[in-house]
Amino acid sequence: MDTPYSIGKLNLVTDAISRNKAVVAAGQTVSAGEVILSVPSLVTSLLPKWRGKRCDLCCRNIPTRACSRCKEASYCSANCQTRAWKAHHRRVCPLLSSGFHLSHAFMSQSAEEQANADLLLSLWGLASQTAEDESWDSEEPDMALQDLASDPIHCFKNLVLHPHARALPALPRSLLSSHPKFLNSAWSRFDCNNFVVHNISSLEPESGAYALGIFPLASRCFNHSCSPNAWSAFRLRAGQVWLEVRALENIPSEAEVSIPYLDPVLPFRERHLRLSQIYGFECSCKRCNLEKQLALPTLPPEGSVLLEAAVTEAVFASSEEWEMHRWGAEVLARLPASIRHEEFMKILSTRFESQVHDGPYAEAWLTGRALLALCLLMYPLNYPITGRSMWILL
Ligand SMILES: C[S@@+](CC[C@H](N)C(=O)[O-])C[C@H]1O[C@@H](n2cnc3c(N)ncnc32)[C@H](O)[C@@H]1O
Repeated sequence: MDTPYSIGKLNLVTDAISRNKAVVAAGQTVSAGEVILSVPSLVTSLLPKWRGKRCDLCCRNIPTRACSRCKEASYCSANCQTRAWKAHHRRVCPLLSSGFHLSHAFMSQSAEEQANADLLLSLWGLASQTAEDESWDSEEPDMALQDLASDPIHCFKNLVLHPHARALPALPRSLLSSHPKFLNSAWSRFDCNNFVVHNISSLEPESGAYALGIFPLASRCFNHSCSPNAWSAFRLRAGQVWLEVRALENIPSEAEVSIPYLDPVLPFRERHLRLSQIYGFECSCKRCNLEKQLALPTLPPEGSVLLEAAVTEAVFASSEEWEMHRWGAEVLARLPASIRHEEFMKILSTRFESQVHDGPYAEAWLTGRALLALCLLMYPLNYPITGRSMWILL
């Protein structure tokens, strides 16, 4: 195998289907729980509902003060404000001061597009020395992993482009006319490469989301799998958002390290649709190949007690077998298709939360066991969300 470049235990190797993939270096192994890569964000942008509630630079959820000029960005400390000013805000502040956030074009966008527009603005602020550079016109030639790691802007330029051009989000007019090359070039990498920054205190990752972030090296390295052997988490430390990729299981030498780009509990067809629309590829992981042979999941019926019993029985009564084949036709095919419907986990977790707080407590135990069984069945081994439901149950 061609393994020319490495960072720690990671190598980037050429792949015919996905351009490059991260693999564990030859002769090395990664242990379950080990941090494989830890990188600070190049830039982040708070989701609109968090503006003014978290610091615009370090993203901590503590009291903030608004920038006295634009009154839009807000920071938890003079230190964060100064760092943000030097990094990008001094260029973005005049655009925000002229009322961009109050413009009809901005206000009429979805919350996600607003966050994308803010992220693109900050990236422009950060990269503006090179924003006019003709090099934003074309892709960077492939670079060594060490060079990608030491130069995040070049690493960003080296990311894969979205297969279908999408209209830019609303941006200040003066910027659209002065830096069209930069904006179009940067935007074409957004969907395939940006991360939703969230915490895992919620069973549903989306509801713990508070920002969007660009972590070019992590984007450049990790491919998707619906049965991944690693996952990404976000830490707020040293005044920055960090992305950590951790091993979910022991990963042998030369094996590919993959992360899930979306919630692994989504049904097969939903995953395929999103992966092809957002990232432009067909997933051919082991789990997809098995699940595409199964019947379409139907909406769980009211009550769903029989489904709960079936999933609990399948997971806890045959522990050795399901561990080996949990995504195999052997286990999934003999369970009702509704357990693979994304509503089923939502129904169970809502009911569990309510029973844990208000009773009946004996039923909370049964619902909790079914929820844990479903998490064990549908999520990758050691996935943190499974740990959370186990923790509540114990
Ligand atoms: C965040 S990048 C991953 C790094 C990418 N392989 C590279 O060389 O830059 C996401 C893109 O990688 C490719 N990709 C990621 N996972 C894949 C997979 N399981 N199968 C095929 N292509 C994949 C797709 O083109 C996707 O839009």
